[in-house]
Amino acid sequence: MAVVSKRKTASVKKSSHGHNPVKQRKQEVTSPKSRKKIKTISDVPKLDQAQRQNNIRQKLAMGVIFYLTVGIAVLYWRGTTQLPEIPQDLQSKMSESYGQDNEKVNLSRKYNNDSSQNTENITNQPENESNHHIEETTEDENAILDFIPTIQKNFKFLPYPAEPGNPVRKWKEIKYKKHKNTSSVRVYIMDNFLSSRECDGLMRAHENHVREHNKQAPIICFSGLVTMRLYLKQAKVSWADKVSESDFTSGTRCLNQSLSSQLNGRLVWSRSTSFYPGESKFSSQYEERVEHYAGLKPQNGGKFQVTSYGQGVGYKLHTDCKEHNTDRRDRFATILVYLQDVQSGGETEFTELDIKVKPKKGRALVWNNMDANGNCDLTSYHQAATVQKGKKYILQRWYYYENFPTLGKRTWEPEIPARTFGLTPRVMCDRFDSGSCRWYDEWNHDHLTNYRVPGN
Ligand SMILES: O=C(O)CCC(=O)C(=O)O
Ligand SMILES: [Fe+2]
Repeated sequence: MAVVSKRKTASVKKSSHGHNPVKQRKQEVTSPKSRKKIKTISDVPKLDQAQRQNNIRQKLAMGVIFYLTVGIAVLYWRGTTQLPEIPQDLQSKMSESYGQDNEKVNLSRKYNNDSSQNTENITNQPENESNHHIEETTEDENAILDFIPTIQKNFKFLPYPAEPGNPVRKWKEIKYKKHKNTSSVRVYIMDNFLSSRECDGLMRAHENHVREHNKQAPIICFSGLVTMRLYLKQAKVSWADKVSESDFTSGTRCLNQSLSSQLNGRLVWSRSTSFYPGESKFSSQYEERVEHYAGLKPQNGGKFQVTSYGQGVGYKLHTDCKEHNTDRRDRFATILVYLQDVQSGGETEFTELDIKVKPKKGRALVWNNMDANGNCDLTSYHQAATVQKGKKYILQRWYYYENFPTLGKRTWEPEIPARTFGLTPRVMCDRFDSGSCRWYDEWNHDHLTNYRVPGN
């Protein structure tokens, strides 16, 4: 290149007196030396003309650069500002990859008014769908703006370091033989994952809430009419055969206050109170602990649920994910911590794996319900054995394979029957063959916000 420009300079020098404007331009551009030479009086008109042409060219070039810059800026602006605004626009994010796993997440599915995940939503729920513990999902544009999609498809276990009075604690994988070669399910256990004080604080907060809400008979809801009949028959209710869809209050699968009261004391149920991420110091400490020692991402976790089982109460065989589900906004993993010992019964049993775990204060149990591809693994079937003696308390949190904007956030109340008291709890009876009845304090979104870890 250097050689070429030298040659050009030489030829321009030779013709500097001619009338070739192209050459004249070359001279100016390529040779500062020759520019000095042409500043003679006789050359001025030629120079003016050349300069004018040069100016025009410069302006043209600047114009092109300006429009190009503006064009690129507009394209960039459209790309960055349009995407997060409204659900439909999230379609354009479909091909983007997110999260630590760098997985592609199809966001468009999350805003298609699909209520199939919403199986605790008592309205429009298909009778034949498993109804166990699936939170309501609602569209919340504010949540969408901050939303970071992530995938949770594995664990990362670390030992929990020693603390005063506690040696190093290690996760132990519970080995099983049944379905060993076909099951993706891994079950891990660690004792003293929660301290005795933490367990006591959670039980106390739970009991306070139950006491507060239990002043009223709960409104009782079922996953459908067939389910309701089966529960009523089991409870030997004389009007079991007479119930029809019209007994549900409008827009719900719940009985009105008067019919609900007639069932109070005739059905058995466990009781759950919930709190949500960020609502207490404990919730933050706990989710960080779970992330650090088990690798479960806080943003893929739902609410925190404390459940108690009285004597004679359990929870039938079920999976925490939805069987044959193709939607991966489902429960990849469960972490369950027993908050106190149970004198007899109350074990968590994995019938397909021949695993039976005894409740022990502070003991954590973690397992996956879905495989690494996001399919619900039916060998994760488990049940809470009936408590024979004593009372069982657990803290549970579910971690979802694909998270979604309303996960772990309080959602709006579903359609609910008229009731006299704001604090009226509800009982949800899930599918008879693979569910049970459970009492919830979640009509009014008033939860354990004031919970503090004792001593903090
Ligand atoms: O209480 C237990 O041992 C298990 C509870 C459970 O599986 C559930 O609530 O999903
Ligand atoms: Fe479960």
